Amino acid sequence: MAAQIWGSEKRARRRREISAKIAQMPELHDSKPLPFMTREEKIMESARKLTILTEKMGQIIDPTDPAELYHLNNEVLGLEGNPMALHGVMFIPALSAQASDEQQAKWLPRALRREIIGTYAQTELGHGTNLQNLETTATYDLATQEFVLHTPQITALKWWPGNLGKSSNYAVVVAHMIIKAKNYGPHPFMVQLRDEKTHEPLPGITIGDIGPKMAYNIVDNGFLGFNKYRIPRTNLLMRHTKVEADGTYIKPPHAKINYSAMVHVRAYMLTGQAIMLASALNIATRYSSVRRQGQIDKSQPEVKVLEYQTQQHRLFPSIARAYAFQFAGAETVKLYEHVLKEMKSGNVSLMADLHALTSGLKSVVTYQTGEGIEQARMACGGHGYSMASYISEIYGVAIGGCTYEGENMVMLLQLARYLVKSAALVKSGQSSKLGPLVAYLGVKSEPTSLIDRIPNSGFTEYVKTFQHVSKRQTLKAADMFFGLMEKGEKREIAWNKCSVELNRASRLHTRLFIVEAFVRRVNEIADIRIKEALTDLLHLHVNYELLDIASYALEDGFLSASQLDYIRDQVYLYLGKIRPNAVSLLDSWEFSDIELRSVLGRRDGNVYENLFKWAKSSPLNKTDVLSSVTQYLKPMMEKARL
Ligand SMILES: CC/C=C\C/C=C\C/C=C\C/C=C\C/C=C\C/C=C\CC/C=C/C(=O)SCCNC(=O)CCNC(=O)[C@H](O)C(C)(C)COP(=O)(O)OP(=O)(O)OC[C@H]1O[C@@H](n2cnc3c(N)ncnc32)[C@H](O)[C@@H]1OP(=O)(O)O
Ligand SMILES: Cc1cc2nc3c(=O)[nH]c(=O)nc-3n(C[C@H](O)[C@H](O)[C@H](O)COP(=O)(O)OP(=O)(O)OC[C@H]3O[C@@H](n4cnc5c(N)ncnc54)[C@H](O)[C@@H]3O)c2cc1C
Repeated sequence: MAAQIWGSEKRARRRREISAKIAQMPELHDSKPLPFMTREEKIMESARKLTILTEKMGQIIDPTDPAELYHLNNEVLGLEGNPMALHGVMFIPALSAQASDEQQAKWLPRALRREIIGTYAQTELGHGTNLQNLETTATYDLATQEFVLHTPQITALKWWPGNLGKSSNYAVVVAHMIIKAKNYGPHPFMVQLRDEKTHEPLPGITIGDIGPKMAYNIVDNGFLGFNKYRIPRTNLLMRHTKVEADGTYIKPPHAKINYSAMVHVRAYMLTGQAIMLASALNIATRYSSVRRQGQIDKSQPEVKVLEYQTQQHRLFPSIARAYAFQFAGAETVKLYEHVLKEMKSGNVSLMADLHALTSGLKSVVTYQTGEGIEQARMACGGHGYSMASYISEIYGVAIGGCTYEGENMVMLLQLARYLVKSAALVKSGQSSKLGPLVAYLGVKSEPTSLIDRIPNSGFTEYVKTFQHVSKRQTLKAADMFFGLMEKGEKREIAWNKCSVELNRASRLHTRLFIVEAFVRRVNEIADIRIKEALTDLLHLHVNYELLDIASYALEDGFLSASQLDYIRDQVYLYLGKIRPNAVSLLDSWEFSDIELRSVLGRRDGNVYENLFKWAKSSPLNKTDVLSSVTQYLKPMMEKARL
């Protein structure tokens, strides 16, 4: 199963080898539990481990393999980030995709050797979503052949970029490029922020940390202002766009090609989310098979809480989602790598499809991951609320994904633009022009669903039902939009009035893609036992998901009330079938105790003893009487007693 999850036997084996090596290197372990550290201590601890990794990485992993890097990162540095998180996640990808060969030769080897630390500085205090209204300017000075970066007012301060505040000395900065008074829109520039020797901010730069956040507190998200700060013309990233010395602008082959670093993260973050969901579920499911509370049969001893159907219903559909996200994420990464290769050689024809797909997936996966992790926390009762479970930290980190790389509603609306264009093709009789991901929009469906009507139909009737509801909602939302425009509404006003319906269409389309990716994967599996276990999980997935969106299929009679009862029964049936495999389905992800950082989710199940040990190690327990007591509470009580 680990081979299915991680992509191959080799990958699964390598993960095990890497975890085993890390287990033997105490210098790479947390020196104490992260929840007991202050933010400064955590940052220090992370930087300490990062420098050891820089020295020893080659002994542990193949540093050119992103999956091995990611695993090493999760084990050693953990989810809460590190001082170079953005360096790998966005700075290097931005340079790789957007810098010319010459620029790459100059900067990439230095970045890869970690001679310099970089980040991606785009969002500002006043604008994150609406890139067209960013306010930082890069004005070309023809006389000196330099761009002058400037922050015209407080809302133009860069705000949020990870590791910008304290760690990075370089950044890819996105600014509006102005040449001879003409604004060419947001463009990426390579900018040195700090002196390479002293690490002091360079003159003309104001920089700092934006303060503590809901989670991710090892990352120094920062602010950045420029006061007429000059950089050479050749620091504009010029793989796709060029500016000649005389100010001539050569436009890129696609207007949004400079957005590729964002698409990179949107594509890769899906498996990251799956990992966080599976981690939280692993903790909750292991604990649920240790925790005994109450009886189902009063004549029997107390049961493991995992025996309760409500507990299974809380956890198991999310187990199915974690697998589904992992499989859909793996497909998306493959597609992204393919499109990136094509883009680099000038073929930009697949960019719109990839953008639409990653926008929808990013939104649905992060939202459902958040839901699943929060349910996992609640499933652990009181101990889930303790930082000893570590689930609240996983939640805080995962939920950030709903906002970064494009706020979820906004990204769903991006996919909706694509769906509406596709609906227009269907309506104008040009269904043959639909791309493969939306081809179903042009296919006539049966009048009613055949779920429970055709024996042994596998998952086909389920997929058809998802296709039917997605198609119907897309065409309905598009009709609403076109109808308003026909009545004379301006395009943008009509769009806003339909946006809730449009986003519903985007979610349904994305959920269909996730179901199909799960079905595709299960169909590929040769090993009978693995196929059986994943088929059970897929049964639970399709029935649970369909029940969740049933109103869309009920309202036009595509599903009947009796079919809905059948679907509900299937959910209960598969909860029971999955129960014996539940812990194994999560143990198969092979997270080590080091990586999980959870007292509740320990592999050995020795929860109570270790919770007590953990509590005793709290800094508050170093002394029996705290100074808050001697200084305030004790005098207060004494005064009251007089
Ligand atoms: C197992 C794993 C193995 C390996 C892992 C290895 C490496 C790890 C790598 C990755 C990470 C993994 C995990 C992540 C973990 C942690 C993350 C840590 C930190 C997070 C860092 C966060 C960074 C950021 O947040 S950076 C800032 C991000 N900002 C945004 O996303 C802004 C959102 N806004 C926009 O994108 C745009 O403004 C917009 C909303 C899209 C609108 O843009 P614009 O106004 O310019 O355009 P229009 O609306 O007018 O649309 C015009 C037209 O263009 C189309 N369009 C838009 N974007 C694109 C695109 N990117 N590609 C193609 N086309 C695009 C749009 O759809 C319109 O088309 P139509 O007119 O035809 O409809
Ligand atoms: C943990 C974290 C890490 C980050 N790291 C980085 C980084 O490294 N580099 C970087 O540059 N940025 C980073 N960001 C910033 C992030 O990319 C933005 O916060 C994000 O893109 C959302 O933009 P915003 O903050 O402007 O939200 P807003 O756009 O102000 O969103 C507020 C509300 O308005 C709604 N809204 C906005 N526009 C529309 C619209 N057109 N239609 C409908 N509704 C709309 C949204 O849906 C939302 O409900 C990070 C953010 C976080 C939380």
